[in-house]
Amino acid sequence: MSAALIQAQSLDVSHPGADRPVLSQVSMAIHPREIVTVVGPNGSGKSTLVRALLGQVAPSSGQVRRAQGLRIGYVPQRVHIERAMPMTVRRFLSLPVRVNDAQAAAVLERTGVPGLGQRQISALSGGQFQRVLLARALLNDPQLLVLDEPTQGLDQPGIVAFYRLIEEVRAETGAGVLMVSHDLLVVMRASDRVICLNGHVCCQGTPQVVSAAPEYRALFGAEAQGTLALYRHRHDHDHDHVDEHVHGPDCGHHHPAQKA
Ligand SMILES: Nc1ncnc2c1ncn2[C@@H]1O[C@H](COP(=O)(O)OP(=O)(O)OP(=O)(O)O)[C@@H](O)[C@H]1O
Repeated sequence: MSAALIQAQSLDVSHPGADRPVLSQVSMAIHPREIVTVVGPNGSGKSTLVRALLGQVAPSSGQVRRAQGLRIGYVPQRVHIERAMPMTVRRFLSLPVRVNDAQAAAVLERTGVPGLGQRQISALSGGQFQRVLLARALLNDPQLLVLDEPTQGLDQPGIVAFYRLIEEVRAETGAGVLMVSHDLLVVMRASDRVICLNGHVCCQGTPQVVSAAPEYRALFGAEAQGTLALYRHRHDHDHDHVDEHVHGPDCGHHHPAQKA
């Protein structure tokens, strides 16, 4: 595998006044073209990990290593952004770095919201604003995209469409992607690797491995059963009996008789 874009090594982070660390001995890495998603309960340190990777929070021990000159596109949590101010989408895209009209139009087209430039950001739907935030993050041609709960508040089709867009961006640009998400089912379908966090890394690996891990199932309970079911079908039938099994849309395997 190619060298990591960014990696955390044995990271400990404590917030001032807290009696115990928010993150303990967290190690993880993101490589080019990888979609890595961090899942974990509320307060498990997901945003803190993102902020430590971005250099906004200093670890008390351990370190963050970035590839030299790494360009990061950051999509903050939508709920933390003041949208009431009068400001057009076009102007928002030029903050903090000015872009020309052609660049602004192209990036809005790319993220599926063409022609919104003159719209007030306060007048956008949640899904449109999310795409505008992504557009702004793409303007500096990032090698690493970091998105903190990008699908929060979107409906299920909106969540699926947003993940599809992220996959397209990854395919076109080769960027690595780090996301924080609560949408377990979509995460398991759309991520290359999942990191299950609860102050420390409970487990990490492919969605298939994580969804079967006891640590993950202990943290997410009944919801975890649903994601495990995504993978169970691989084991509950005999591949020699082709006639007894019909491929579902998500089947990732071939029967011997069906191989070209
Ligand atoms: N600046 C801060 N100062 C003090 N404590 C903080 C600060 N930021 C976060 N915390 C605490 O650290 C813990 C982890 O917070 P963090 O926001 O990283 O969790 P999270 O997993 O992203 O949560 P959520 O799913 O609710 O967004 C929480 O207990 C939170 O109250």
